[in-house]
Amino acid sequence: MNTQFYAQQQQPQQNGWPAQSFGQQQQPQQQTNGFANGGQTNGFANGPAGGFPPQGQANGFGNGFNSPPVNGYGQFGAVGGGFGHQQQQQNGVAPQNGFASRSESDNQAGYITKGFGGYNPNLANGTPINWSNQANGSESMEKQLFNRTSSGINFDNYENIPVDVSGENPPEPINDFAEANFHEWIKENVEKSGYAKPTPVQKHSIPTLLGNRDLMSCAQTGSGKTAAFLLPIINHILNNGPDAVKQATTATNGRRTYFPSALVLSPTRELAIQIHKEAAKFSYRTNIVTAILYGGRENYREQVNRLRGGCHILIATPGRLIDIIEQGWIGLAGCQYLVLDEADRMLDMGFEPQIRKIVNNGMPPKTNRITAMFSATFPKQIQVLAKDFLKPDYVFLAVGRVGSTSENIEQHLLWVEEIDKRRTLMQIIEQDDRSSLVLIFVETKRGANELAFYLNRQNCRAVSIHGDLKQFEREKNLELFRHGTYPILVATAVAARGLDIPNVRHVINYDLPNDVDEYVHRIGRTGRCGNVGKATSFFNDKNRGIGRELMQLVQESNQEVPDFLRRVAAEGRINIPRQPNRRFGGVDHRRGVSTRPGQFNNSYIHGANGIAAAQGFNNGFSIPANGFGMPRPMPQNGFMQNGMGGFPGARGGFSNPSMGRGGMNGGFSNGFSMQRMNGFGQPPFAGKQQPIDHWQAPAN
Ligand SMILES: Nc1ncnc2c1ncn2[C@@H]1O[C@H](COP(=O)(O)OP(=O)(O)OP(=O)(O)O)[C@@H](O)[C@H]1O
Repeated sequence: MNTQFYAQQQQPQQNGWPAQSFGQQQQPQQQTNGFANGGQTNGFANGPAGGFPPQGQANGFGNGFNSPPVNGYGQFGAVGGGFGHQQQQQNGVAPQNGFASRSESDNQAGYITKGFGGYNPNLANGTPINWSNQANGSESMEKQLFNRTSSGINFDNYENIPVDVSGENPPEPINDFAEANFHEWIKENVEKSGYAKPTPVQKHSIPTLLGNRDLMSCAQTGSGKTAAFLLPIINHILNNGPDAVKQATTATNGRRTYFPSALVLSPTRELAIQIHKEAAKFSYRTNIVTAILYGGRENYREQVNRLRGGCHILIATPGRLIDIIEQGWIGLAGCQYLVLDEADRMLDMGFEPQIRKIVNNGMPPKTNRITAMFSATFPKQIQVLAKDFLKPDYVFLAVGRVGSTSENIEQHLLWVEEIDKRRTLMQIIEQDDRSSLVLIFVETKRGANELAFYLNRQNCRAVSIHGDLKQFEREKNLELFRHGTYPILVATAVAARGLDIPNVRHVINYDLPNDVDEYVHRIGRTGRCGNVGKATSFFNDKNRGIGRELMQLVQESNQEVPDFLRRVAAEGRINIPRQPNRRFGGVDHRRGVSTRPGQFNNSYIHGANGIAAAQGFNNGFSIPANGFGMPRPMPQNGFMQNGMGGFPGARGGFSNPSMGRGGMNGGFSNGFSMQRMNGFGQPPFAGKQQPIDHWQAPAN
């Protein structure tokens, strides 16, 4: 699919980026999405890019591409044109399957909910379903669902990744999918997905969950964790047949409450959408019904309506789920499987109260359900918290070094002063391979808009994604990026976790995050499933706090460490005892060993000076997402008494958990500036303008 698209992109080029023609672009979008979408079209067609009057959809698109958007949203005019055009083309998917999109919310999440053999409006009424008959499928649906992404040349290297399993009697790993003894229909779907053999996390997680054990599973980004939890759940539900789902009930006000059998929680909306699609893929032509609930004002009613068909597997973001539970549409009394994807994020302070609320809202106790947690990073404090949700004999699985990056990702760190960032970015983009996608992370929503605007002015087609956009804008921009229509996505942390976008070959940290776990997730958007990728990060004085951990990480991933980073890391080593270099940094906390060197030993924190406060942020709290400012009670942690500089910022940062890490970053920055005032206010490199040779360490 992408090959075709990029071949088309090799049109006469304008200003360095392939010139676009909408006629050429529509085809791949139509093939890959396939969803007709009516509701959005008008809105977008009437709101052309950069305020240019619409001259028919194709013209609208053209304007969007070639004209700098006035407000950073100008690209949406183009989007509307595209989708509207798609509708006119009538690709035939909607009529066949009965799920023509009717509103904005139907686009990404909705198009897979119905019509995949699983939808049965009588399910919740207890009308018997014949679970022994495979449901019908269709070629067009298969095309939508099984748009295979091939595993990369380094896929076989996964075999050599060390795996650490602990817990009582962990089950033997499977060596191939046949050993899993999946239901025949699942086998078909695995095959259709092009999965020839399981990845290491799948080899261990699948038998664990099939064996009804709880699981905490840590594996590198892009290593197949989604299938590792979805396949066993789908298998359980299929084998349980009609008993898999608890009957719906009717309240006195006539409202019916539906009881999903499995609940998968995701920290971001886009990740929920992606997991939902994967769930539909693996349950294709089964009687299993999947549903999704995620935030965004415009899609509320549509999502609720979809629930009326009942649902076996519900994928949700916490806030929207709580809302729907409180409205009485969903009950969790039948929930036999609970998965927290990106579990460390789900249990950090932004989300933890919501997760507790969900779990304590009539869900069977942990002894009566199977609970699984997955992430690429799993700080010890989060592991400790996670115990509340897991049976004591849960299996702990660490594939590779937890919190580490894949060696498939080539990492570059450049010293770039703030003032030079745009210039440097343009240099990089100009040198980049034009046939692949570039994902740029910035710290703030405003920064994302501004940079996307700037790039468009430079004739580099960029869209943005962040928490200030309407949900349909977020989804559309992501799709435009995914399909290469806009090959650059400028994102805040909302895009850092879980998103699986083939052909992202370069992740650029225009602004580095404040903790290394976030860095791991961000750069993990490339180099997935054995493919190779590149990550470039701009480093300057503002990032000193992350320096030491970043150096360790880069070193451990066998990447070149620039001189400046060594120097920054050496400064940060004051008072910090060297941690043992463990091959398995991530270990079961029940063994009492740290997950990342430096994270759990707080004894070195001396908040009286700024350096120590900085280390409090970066090392004292190994829950980077929530560690700043609002630590969990850890009296031994010096930061509580000393590192108060971060407190106000952290409060600000957490004030809107739904903003995700964008908000937290803000909080962190505040704390961070305090650190600079105290400890790093006079860094040796401060104020020196460097020529744009970022590989060189700045002179002292
Ligand atoms: N056994 C397999 N064979 C081939 N491809 C696979 C296999 N398992 C998963 N994949 C593919 O690998 C890619 C990454 O998988 P997935 O998104 O589940 O990774 P992840 O570990 O959840 O990543 P992250 O930590 O970023 O959330 C997906 O495109 C998926 O389809």
